[in-house]
Amino acid sequence: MENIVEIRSLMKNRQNFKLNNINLDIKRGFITGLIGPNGAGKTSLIRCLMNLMHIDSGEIKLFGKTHLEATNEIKQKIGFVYDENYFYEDLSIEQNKRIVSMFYEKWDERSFYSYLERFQLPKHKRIKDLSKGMKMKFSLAIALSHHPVLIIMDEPTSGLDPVFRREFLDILLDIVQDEQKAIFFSTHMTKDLEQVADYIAFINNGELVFSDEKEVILDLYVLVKGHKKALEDIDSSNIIGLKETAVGFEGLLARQYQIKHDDLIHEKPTLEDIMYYTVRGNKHASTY
Ligand SMILES: Nc1ncnc2c1ncn2[C@@H]1O[C@H](COP(=O)(O)OP(=O)(O)OP(=O)(O)O)[C@@H](O)[C@H]1O
Repeated sequence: MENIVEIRSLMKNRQNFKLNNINLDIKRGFITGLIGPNGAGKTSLIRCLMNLMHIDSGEIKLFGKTHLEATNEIKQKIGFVYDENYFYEDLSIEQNKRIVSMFYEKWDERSFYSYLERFQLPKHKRIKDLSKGMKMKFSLAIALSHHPVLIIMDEPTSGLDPVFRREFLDILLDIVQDEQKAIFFSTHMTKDLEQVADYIAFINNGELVFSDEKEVILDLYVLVKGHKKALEDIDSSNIIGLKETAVGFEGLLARQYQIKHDDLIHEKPTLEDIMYYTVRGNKHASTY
């Protein structure tokens, strides 16, 4: 399985924050989702990948090359969706397209107009007169219309209505079907990733908590529920995250520490459970 992106020992210091020793691969033919709480470093990591932010140390290789070696060649192969609008607000969709398309050698006019139609975007409307969701759709149309091999998106589904979000996920699945392309995107919509992602990278406080196949990750943990009394039988150092109520508790454990107990219910966690309890931590004494 070929890595389209390889990030090794990446360090980046910002004012009160650092990306700390990030190692991550993005594989050809698959969708990799990037999750993490607000401020975890998702946008920072994506900006490093796009060479919009310089790294302090470590190495990022895309298609086997660093930005220093071949940034133009690399960017030609990437369809990029930013988390904020980077188009000319006073110009129309059509006028913006004319400017952006000049940059791409493999720009495909037919593909662009078919996306406009599919996304119901009026080409003469100015960007500033588009809704948030329409802006995102326009970004997507641009990103997909120059035959990118790698698609990198920062929270592309924010602002999309549920109907289009589903369609968007189908588009992503279509794109990776030929096994030649890769998609990497950050999102807070963990349910979307449960539907379409093959790999999940989870970042917290600038550090990579894990990066692995989705099914492997979901199998690594178990959600345990029970009465407070049963909690005494669990070694607290094995609890990744815990929420106590007046009568009971719910907690996340590594599956290897799962114990047989008549008063405990074991469930398969969702990605959201894993993220929630990992970020929350083992606040054993608190009651909610
Ligand atoms: N321009 C900047 N200069 C310095 N620090 C910044 C800048 N932009 C963001 N940061 C800091 O970098 C850290 C990571 O922010 P980042 O935007 O990468 O997180 P994120 O995971 O994308 O968050 P969110 O889910 O809220 O979009 C935060 O502590 C933030 O305050």
